[in-house]
Amino acid sequence: MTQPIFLIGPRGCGKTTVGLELARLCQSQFVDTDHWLQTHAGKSIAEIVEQEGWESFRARETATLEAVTAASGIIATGGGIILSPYNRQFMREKGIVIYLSAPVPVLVERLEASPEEGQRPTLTGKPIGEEVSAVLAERDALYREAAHHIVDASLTPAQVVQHIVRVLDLACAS
Ligand SMILES: Nc1ncnc2c1ncn2[C@@H]1O[C@H](COP(=O)(O)OP(=O)(O)OP(=O)(O)O)[C@@H](O)[C@H]1O
Ligand SMILES: O=C(O)C1=C[C@@H](O)[C@@H](O)[C@H](O)C1
Ligand SMILES: [Mg+2]
Repeated sequence: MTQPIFLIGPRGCGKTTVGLELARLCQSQFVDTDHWLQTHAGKSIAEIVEQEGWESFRARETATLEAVTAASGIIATGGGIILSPYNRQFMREKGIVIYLSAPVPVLVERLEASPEEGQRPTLTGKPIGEEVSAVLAERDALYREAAHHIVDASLTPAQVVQHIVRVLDLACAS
């Protein structure tokens, strides 16, 4: 692997889960922008948003993306990283961008089972089903614009990893 692989997609599509598994399989570095950002800020995303607002979180997110992007490795991003045109272009130029795409009911089921409110404060104030649907409708085109490849993320994590290995022709043990 000679370029970083950026995993993008909505909350619950499995960027962190699949990224960890892919990195383990390919013996690569793994970094998660949400986790890195929270560790370096010393507070959760919910606390950042409450104290500083979404704009400040988005600025921190771009700085994180720049800081974690190295010559190679797997980078799991936050669900809203594609909102910034700068971030979209940065990822496309620096590496390979994969959109983990899943339908709304799949995302809602996963997020209801594991809400992680500290990392996922509400984006709209709406109930989860309405929020996921509204946010995906707004962002799907941006995920597609940023992506070099789109992978079906409604499969099991192991299957999603295998699809990525095949699509990118990665030389990893299966
Ligand atoms: N392919 C999958 N099949 C079943 N469950 C999954 C799959 N991928 C992830 N999950 C589960 O869904 C939940 C959310 O996954 P994960 O945290 O990896 O999503 P994410 O895309 O990183 O979300 P965020 O944008 O909030 O960081 C977790 O509980 C995880 O175990
Ligand atoms: O979809 C989003 O806008 C977000 C997704 C999470 O990964 C976090 O990056 C944060 O909660 C924002
Ligand atoms: Mg994640």
